Amino acid sequence: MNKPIIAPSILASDFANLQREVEMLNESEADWIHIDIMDGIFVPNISFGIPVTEAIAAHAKKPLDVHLMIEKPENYVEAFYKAGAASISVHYEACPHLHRNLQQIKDLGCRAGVAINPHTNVQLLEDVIHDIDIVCLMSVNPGFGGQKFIENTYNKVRQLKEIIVDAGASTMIEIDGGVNQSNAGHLIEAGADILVAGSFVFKSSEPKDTIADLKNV
Ligand SMILES: O=C(CO)[C@@H](O)[C@H](O)COP(=O)(O)O
Ligand SMILES: [Fe+2]
Repeated sequence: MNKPIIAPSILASDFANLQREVEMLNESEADWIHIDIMDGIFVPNISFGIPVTEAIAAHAKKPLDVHLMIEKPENYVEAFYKAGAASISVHYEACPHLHRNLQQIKDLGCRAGVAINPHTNVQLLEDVIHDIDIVCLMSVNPGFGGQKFIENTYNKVRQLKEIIVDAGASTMIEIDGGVNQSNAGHLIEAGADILVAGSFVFKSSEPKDTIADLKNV
């Protein structure tokens, strides 16, 4: 089984000690740092924005994987790139001109991602699969950390993997929400490449060990 890319979600970290949390991730086996941006409109919660992303980037030695849970992401993509994003994912459900959104992200030199909600069918991505570097399959309804993993995600990973292989594309599959030690192995078996984990990492007593366990699941 291939080792997954591990992207701990900073949303579950201790915001009063953000520098310390980022330094912990620098020393860990984490590959990327997942940054959840919520606007209170696309999702019923507000997280943080560009200045906090810049502050994280100032200390991070790992690429920032920015997940935009916002309406009109095209208005903010460049600002997040300038703040330090290495990859930027927009939501399918927020993008009537998805192909244009993906080109905008790629033109900046970032990896382009599309996140899809649990009810959104993976087949809707078929026509743009070659333009997508990362599909972020939401395994919870976006807006909050600490939710229960939705079991149907395994089917979606398998279906999406088939689409990617059939198209001869190199798109990576990212799983976001409720990831833990019990589902990580099954997700990788099903075809996942990237695992995002928030609460499971940051609420554990030894986050660095928890990250290593996920990496070597
Ligand atoms: O995008 C989201 C939620 O909307 C995720 O990135 C969560 O923040 C992951 O947290 P856990 O479910 O692992 O606690
Ligand atoms: Fe996320």
